This record gives sequence, structure tokens and C-alpha cells, in this order.
Amino acid sequence: MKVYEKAPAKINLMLDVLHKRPDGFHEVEMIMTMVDLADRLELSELPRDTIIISSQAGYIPLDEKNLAFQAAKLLKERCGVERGVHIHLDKKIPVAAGLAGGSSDAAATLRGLNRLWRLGLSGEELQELGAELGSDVPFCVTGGTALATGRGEKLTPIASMPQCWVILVKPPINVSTAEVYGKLRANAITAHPSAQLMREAVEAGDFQAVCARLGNVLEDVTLKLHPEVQQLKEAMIRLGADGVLMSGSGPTVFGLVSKQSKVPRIYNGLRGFCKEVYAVRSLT
Ligand SMILES: C[C@@](CO)(OP(=O)(O)O)[C@H](O)COP(=O)(O)OP(=O)(O)OC[C@H]1O[C@@H](n2ccc(N)nc2=O)[C@H](O)[C@@H]1O
Ligand SMILES: Nc1ncnc2c1ncn2[C@@H]1O[C@H](COP(=O)(O)OP(=O)(O)O)[C@@H](O)[C@H]1O
Repeated sequence: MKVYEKAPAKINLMLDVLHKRPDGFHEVEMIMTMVDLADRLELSELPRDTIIISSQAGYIPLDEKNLAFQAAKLLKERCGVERGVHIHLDKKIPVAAGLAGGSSDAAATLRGLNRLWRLGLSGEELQELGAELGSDVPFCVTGGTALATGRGEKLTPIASMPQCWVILVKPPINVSTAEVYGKLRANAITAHPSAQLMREAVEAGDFQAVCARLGNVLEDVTLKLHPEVQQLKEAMIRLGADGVLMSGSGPTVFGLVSKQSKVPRIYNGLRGFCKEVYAVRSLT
């Protein structure tokens, strides 16, 4: 038997860091939403008790370092499953991009195996398991639009993001989430974006207010390390995006656009700078 799961990318409409915790993680406030750029997973039963990962993408680990492998192993251990699975990852989300591609694959593996193995776990139970794999995994389990607090694992669902186009541009540089948090001086942050104001804008369906309230304190670190990310932001604004921000720890920059007629100009303009540009819809 086989099951299929879609694993969409996330963007952070706002990301604030409150302080560094004694456990080394940072206490955050984020509003996250999914966009229609997704990996596709095919999960097939195997006759042997083993986990096999394959992918068309040559640039991700296919062993126990893969987050989908870790998700399957965790579920097998916790639920006492003695069955094997082959997980094929059709990667479309750029890797180490600030779009939670690996986290979304892990979340999709939890959802898919819950069905394949008829485990009957609730969404909440899958989120709790997901939190053991990474801070962004719980959000990816249920998706939608949510306020995330704690280290990112405490979720409050909110109304859907107003429908719009999302243009994503990923420069050819690698950014490590751990390095970006490591270089952040949380007590020196002067301008904190407001989760409350962003939540109100989303809940009012006020697209212009969402654009005006975008903010991410991790930009301070990543833009200093990689000035080309700032240049991409400026290009996106010049080309006419309504709101522009770096997603997560970067380096992907996203632009929100309400009018479809503006999309080709922005997309084609960015392709002059970068190979990896995507124009997708927000997911409701
Ligand atoms: C920045 C964000 C924003 O959504 O996303 P990405 O840019 O990675 O997509 C997340 O906070 C990333 O979540 P995720 O990628 O799951 O992080 P984890 O695997 O849990 O942690 C990786 C490392 O980042 C740091 N980390 C992560 C989360 C957090 N709240 N505080 C931290 O200090 C820790 O050093 C940790 O060792
Ligand atoms: N299924 C997966 N897809 C992508 N990357 C993965 C996966 N499993 C493990 N990784 C590793 O996780 C790291 C972060 O990848 P990703 O989740 O795409 O980025 P981000 O945390 O910036 O959103 C990469 O270094 C990659 O090698």
C-alpha cells in the first residue's frame, strides 16, 4: 500500500526574538503561513523492517540525517511499529532557504505514516512528536496560518492569510539557522515587529496592513553576513511588490503581491539576478 502527502513551504510574516533561553534556544513570536510551493512525498510499505529514503534531488542527505527518516524512526519507536517504509521525496522547496523544507517533509512523514500504519494519532499528538524533531515541525504538521511562540512549537491558529501572490527568490548562498541565531544579540534588538498588530491585520483580511507590518529581527544578522539579500529586497520593492521580507533565517526573500498583472514583471525582473525564483499563491 502507498500514501501520498504534500509538504508545503512556510514563510514568516513576522518574526520577533524576545530573549535567549537557558537551554540555548530563543524565545520567539512568529506569524507563519504556508505557500503553494511544495515537496511531494510517496510513502510505500516495505516487506522488511527498514526505512529507505530516496529523492530526485542530489543535494540532501538520504540517511538518518534526513528529517523524514528521523520522523519515521521516531514514530516507529514511540508506537512500537515493526514495519518498513520507503519514502520518496520529490523536492521542489529550495534547501536551507528559510522555507522549512526539511521540517515540512518531517511533518508530512508523520501525517502520512499515521495513515499508512493506521496509528490513529491526533494532530496534537503528531505536533508533540514533531517538536522533538525541530522547532518548525509542529507548525508544518497542521499548516494554515498561526501565531507560534515558545521556541516556535506553541501554536495558536489564526484566520487565513488574505489571498495573494507570493514571489520567492533564493540567492545561491547557504545560511545556517543555528549560525544566525548564534550571531543574534537578542538584548540589543531595538525595533521589535508586533505579533499582535500582524495578527489583527491578518484577522481583518487587510492585505495592505499585512504588507506594512512585515518584520523579521533575523534580517539584521543575515543581511550583514550576505549583503546580496538586501539587494534582492530592494530589487523586489523596485519591481513593485506590495510588501517584502526575508523568510526565517533566510536567505530567501519573499514579496507579497495582490494584483496578478504585476507578477510577470517582478518574476522576470528577479530572474535577471537569480536562477531560483518562484511565483506561487498563498495557501488558505
Ligand atoms: C528561523 C526559523 C523561523 O521559522 O526557521 P528557518 O529559517 O530555519 O526556516 C525557525 O525558528 C527555525 O526552526 P528550525 O529550523 O526547526 O530550528 P531547529 O532545528 O529547532 O533549531 C536549529 C538551531 O537554531 C537555533 N534556534 C532555533 C529555534 C529557536 N527558537 N531558537 C534557536 O536558537 C538553535 O541553535 C538550534 O540548534
Ligand atoms: N528532507 C529534507 N529536505 C531538505 N533538507 C533536509 C532534509 N532533511 C534534512 N535536511 C537538512 O536540513 C537542513 C535545513 O534544511 P531546510 O529545512 O530546507 O532549511 P530551513 O531550516 O532553512 O528552512 C539542510 O542542511 C539539509 O541538509
